[in-house]
Amino acid sequence: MAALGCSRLRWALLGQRMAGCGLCPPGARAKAALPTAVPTADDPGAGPGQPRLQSWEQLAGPGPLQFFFHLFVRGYVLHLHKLQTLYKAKYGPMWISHLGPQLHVNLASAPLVEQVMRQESKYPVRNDMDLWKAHRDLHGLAYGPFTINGHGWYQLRQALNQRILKPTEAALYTEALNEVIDDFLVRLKQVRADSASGDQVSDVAHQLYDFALEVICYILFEKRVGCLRHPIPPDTKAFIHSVQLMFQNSIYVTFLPKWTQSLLPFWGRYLEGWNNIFSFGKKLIDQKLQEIEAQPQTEGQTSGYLHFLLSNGLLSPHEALGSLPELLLAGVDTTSNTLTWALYHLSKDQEIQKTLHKEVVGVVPAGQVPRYTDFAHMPLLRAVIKETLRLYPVVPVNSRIAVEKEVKVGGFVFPKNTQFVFCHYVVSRDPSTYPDPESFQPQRWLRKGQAKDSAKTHHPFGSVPFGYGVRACMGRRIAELEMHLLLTRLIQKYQVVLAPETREVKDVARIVLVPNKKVGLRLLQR
Ligand code: HEM
Repeated sequence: MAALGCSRLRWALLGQRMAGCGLCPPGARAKAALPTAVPTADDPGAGPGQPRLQSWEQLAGPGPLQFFFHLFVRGYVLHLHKLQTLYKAKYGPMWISHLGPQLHVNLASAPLVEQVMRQESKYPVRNDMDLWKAHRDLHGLAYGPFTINGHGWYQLRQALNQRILKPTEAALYTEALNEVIDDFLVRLKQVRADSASGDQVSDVAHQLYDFALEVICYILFEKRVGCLRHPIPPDTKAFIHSVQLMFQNSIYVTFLPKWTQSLLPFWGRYLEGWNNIFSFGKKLIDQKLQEIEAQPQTEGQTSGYLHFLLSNGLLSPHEALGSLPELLLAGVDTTSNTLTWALYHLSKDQEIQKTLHKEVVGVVPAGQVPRYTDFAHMPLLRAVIKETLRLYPVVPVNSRIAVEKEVKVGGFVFPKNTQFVFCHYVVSRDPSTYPDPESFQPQRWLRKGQAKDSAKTHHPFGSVPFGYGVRACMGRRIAELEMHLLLTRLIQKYQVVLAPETREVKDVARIVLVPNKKVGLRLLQR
């Protein structure tokens, strides 16, 4: 299980991303350094009295061999976010790369990201997700929210958005979340008791992974799958293994040519991983259908997410099977890693932790369970999560393909089908938006009067960890609630101290930013 924390979603997405960042078609190599080409980063260009829009061909960028050298010889393959910092220093906030006919425009400043996001079409396209689609096509499965595009995506989101998108809808799951948190606290107590010092958790990310998986299964399927039990039930263990299998093999199937699929074991393992993930989902969906048949929902009764979608005819079982596994995958690494980073920083800054503890117990005294409405009175707690996501945007690199029309950005014009790559990690550590950007300062998110050094207003696109617009994260409100509820309970109960052997932890970009080693914490009972 511990090793699981280092694979999953990020590998597949890494594959998708890297597939688009390499080879340049002949004659389309970068030509000029950006500083002379872009009038100003904030300037969309070509307005009245402004300089004429320039062609993207004027933009600079790394050549294919150089990119390959950086990734595989210099070892940036797990540090793509750092490579982008390097490229920004060299080429400025906008540079290009290519794969065959696909033009990639990398954007590394908040105003440039804003310009593209604000020109988004009705049906935004993130990327093509070919590898994921290949599995669905092979088995006649429906596409889910990550894999589907166009009008079909829009219709699917119309259905899936219900009962999850709004904060008040997410709040309906508070009781379920608190139930899992109760069990998680029992598990932590046991883990601490089993440690040599009697208070240590040696791999926090691993514990939080189990917690997040239990949470998301309970919310989606109203089913406890036993991630926090000992031993974990075989079905759930097999599911966890399958996620690992699928993601680990994604990296190989992305880079190896198609003709190797029948010769080498990776493609078969990749498909096997997906098949088991879908079998797990199918079993839960079938159980839910039987429950609905046996006991239809009565009026006024609050049901779980899947129950609601199926019993209201918003999704057919076939559509549910296409979507739910994708939601499951999206809901685990994201929250578990964010919580890990938040606890790591709180353990390193005891002053902030002390202030946070004061805020938390002032609203929810020790022994009491927080409710959704409590967080309106906990600005520092919310700021801790915001600051964590600024430093470690779970998706450090995201993208949009302009499928409908040409797009004007930073004084340049880009043809239809250009892929824009948002370098969120670089953007959210930009010193011009966030002074002293490498340091953990939740206070920078507090409004005037809430902190001594009141922060100036940040650029609205400086940190957008949940994305933007109609294609933004569906699970944002659930994720925030889950993280707020758990952090409150932990801070109420424990003083969090870094385990001596952990020392400095660095981030590794396996698409999701994960710690480069186990994060050990001592949880001292208050
Ligand atoms: C800390 C927690 C999380 C973060 C930071 C996060 C971040 C993101 C980001 C950046 C995107 C891409 C948005 C875009 O392209 O504009 C996304 C998409 C998505 N997220 Fe999350 N996410 C989190 C938790 C969750 C959870 C708990 C769920 C499930 C309930 C979830 C479900 C999804 C889905 C289904 C999409 C695809 C939406 C679409 O393409 O229409 N996420 N998330």
